[in-house]
Amino acid sequence: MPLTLATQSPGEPEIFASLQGEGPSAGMPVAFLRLSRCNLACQWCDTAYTWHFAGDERPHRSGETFDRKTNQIVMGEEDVARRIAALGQNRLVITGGEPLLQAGALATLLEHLPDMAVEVETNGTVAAPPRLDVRIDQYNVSPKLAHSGNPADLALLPERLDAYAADPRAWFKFVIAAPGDVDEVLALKARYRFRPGHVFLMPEGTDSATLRAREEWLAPLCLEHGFRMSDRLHIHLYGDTRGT
Ligand SMILES: C[S@@+](CC[C@H](N)C(=O)[O-])C[C@H]1O[C@@H](n2cnc3c(N)ncnc32)[C@H](O)[C@@H]1O
Ligand SMILES: Nc1nc2[nH]cc(C(=O)O)c2c(=O)[nH]1
Ligand code: SF4
Ligand SMILES: [Mg+2]
Repeated sequence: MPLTLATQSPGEPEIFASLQGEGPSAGMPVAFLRLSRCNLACQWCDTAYTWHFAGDERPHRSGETFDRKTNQIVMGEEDVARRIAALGQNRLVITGGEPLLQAGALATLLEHLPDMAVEVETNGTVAAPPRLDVRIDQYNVSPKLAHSGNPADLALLPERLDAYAADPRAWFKFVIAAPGDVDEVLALKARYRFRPGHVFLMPEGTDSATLRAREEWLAPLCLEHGFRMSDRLHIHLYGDTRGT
């Protein structure tokens, strides 16, 4: 079963080397693999081109729709593995879209890869089957709050969040756009047994000025409530650009 990937330009799969810009391994040099498709529809999603295709009725704030043909590419697992290996990194971040929607093909891909540490960026609504899960070193789980525009019954699945909270490989990364969003995280913290030190708050934003302005009020809230803060290093370095 092949993989469906996002594209950095027409015909060019989104497989690239960069610094991990977010979360617990921010600053690490890594290989990135970005897959196509998502089961949610965040109105501020910075990679809507992976899932918001023409004819797709799910709402997106930008109103922009992307072409299904030029914005995704189908490749065999061995070809994808060769491209990743050619980047010469010892750590892989698998993201999307929602990468765990292609769990079967991802498990096959990892069988073809050299020994690499593997991180998965996920919205926390999908479980990795055991064949894939055994190969994952780190889950960066980003459950979606009300301001994402997703219905809570689709975005926050108690059984999944309980399982990720219990997993020492999982870190939580909540996107925050306004100070009131932190109240929602506090309610989730009271409901789920997140591990101490495993919860990050990260400002919503796709430009440096927005991130900086939001970090001014986010930093004191992190101090007050004992959350870690994540910046978005890649935005400061490269802007909101595909393949970075
Ligand atoms: C594009 S998502 C892909 C992985 C998965 N679908 C998820 O949401 O975690 C990668 C990360 O970017 C975050 N993200 C997406 N758009 C953002 C934005 N406008 N500002 C800040 N973070 C954003 C997500 O919350 C997630 O942590
Ligand atoms: N440099 C860089 N770091 C990232 N960390 C998580 C990303 C993602 O889109 O999942 C991301 C990304 O797109 N670029
Ligand atoms: S879950 Fe992730 S990829 Fe899907 S719409 Fe939200 S931010 Fe984008
Ligand atoms: Mg990103």
